[in-house]
Amino acid sequence: MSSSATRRPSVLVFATGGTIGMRRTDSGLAPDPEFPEILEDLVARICLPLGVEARVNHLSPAIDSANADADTAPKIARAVRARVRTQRPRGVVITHGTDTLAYTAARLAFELGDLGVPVVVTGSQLAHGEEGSDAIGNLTLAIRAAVKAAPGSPAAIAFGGDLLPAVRATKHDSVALAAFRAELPLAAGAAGVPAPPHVDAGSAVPSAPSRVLAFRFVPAVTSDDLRASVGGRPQGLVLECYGSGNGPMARPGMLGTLRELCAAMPIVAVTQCTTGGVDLNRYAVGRELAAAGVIDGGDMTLEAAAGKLGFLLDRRHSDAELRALMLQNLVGERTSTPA
Ligand SMILES: NC(=O)C[C@H](N)C(=O)O
Repeated sequence: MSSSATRRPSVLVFATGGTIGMRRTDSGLAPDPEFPEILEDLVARICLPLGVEARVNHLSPAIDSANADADTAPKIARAVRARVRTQRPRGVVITHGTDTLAYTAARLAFELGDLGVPVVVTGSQLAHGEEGSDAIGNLTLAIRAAVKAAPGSPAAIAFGGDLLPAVRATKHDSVALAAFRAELPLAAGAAGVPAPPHVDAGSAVPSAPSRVLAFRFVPAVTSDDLRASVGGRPQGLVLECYGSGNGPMARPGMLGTLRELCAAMPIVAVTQCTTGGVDLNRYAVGRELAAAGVIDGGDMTLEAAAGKLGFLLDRRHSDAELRALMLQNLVGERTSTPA
């Protein structure tokens, strides 16, 4: 019998930082240098009654997730994929700070959508050593979910007693232990993550990951503000629109600025509302946005739209492919819009 047939199932826990691994210092909460041993011990105790083995790996250095950048989620995805290839775990748990957890989890849902191993992201509101900490409860929920989920299950967030679809979740409470919420369930009929496009071996490989920014319409906004928001030359923009996809299109220069920006980068509209979504066909101002080239983000969260756009940009899909894929439901992140 091969050794893999006799080996006990295992879970890979990949720690990236966040409050879960911090402790109080004179300068505030900061990464606890003893956390690697503490986590090893915690994970072993959670895994023992489940009959699974554990492997704990760490992102170096551990970060406060407020310091996550455009490469944080892709880097986690690369590290997890490499370890899954060699360790062949039954499930993967990623511990992460809560500040940008929903962004990373949404991006990972696309990056690791074809992994074939369940991925569950967790963290905590209180540090592991604090009284009443949610660290052990969240970690336990995440490990159980990762080893019990079916192999092709969509990426999830385990937090505050709930398991949430990663592409639908947002952090909605900065204090409560139930910090995350998913307003909508996974959209049915997900097509799956498409194969990466063929890219000519000779063509230049971008040296840095794509940066996707967000711009939120508020009543005082001018077209100059919108233009200034892309002054740092991001590769994509998510436009946080009013209601069902409206913006101040009567503002001097707004239509022209949007046209110009849409010619330079993909711009995706999402709603500022907590739930519902964008329908650029509904209002005249929405149609003007669409005519300028803005892509209808449907009912995607900001986090899912940004993660999906960054993922597709980094894979270097053509403009037309990217637009079509943004309108499609790949991993349950949106209700599809006919192109
Ligand atoms: N609760 C937390 O994890 C917040 C922390 N600032 C982080 O995101 O890393």
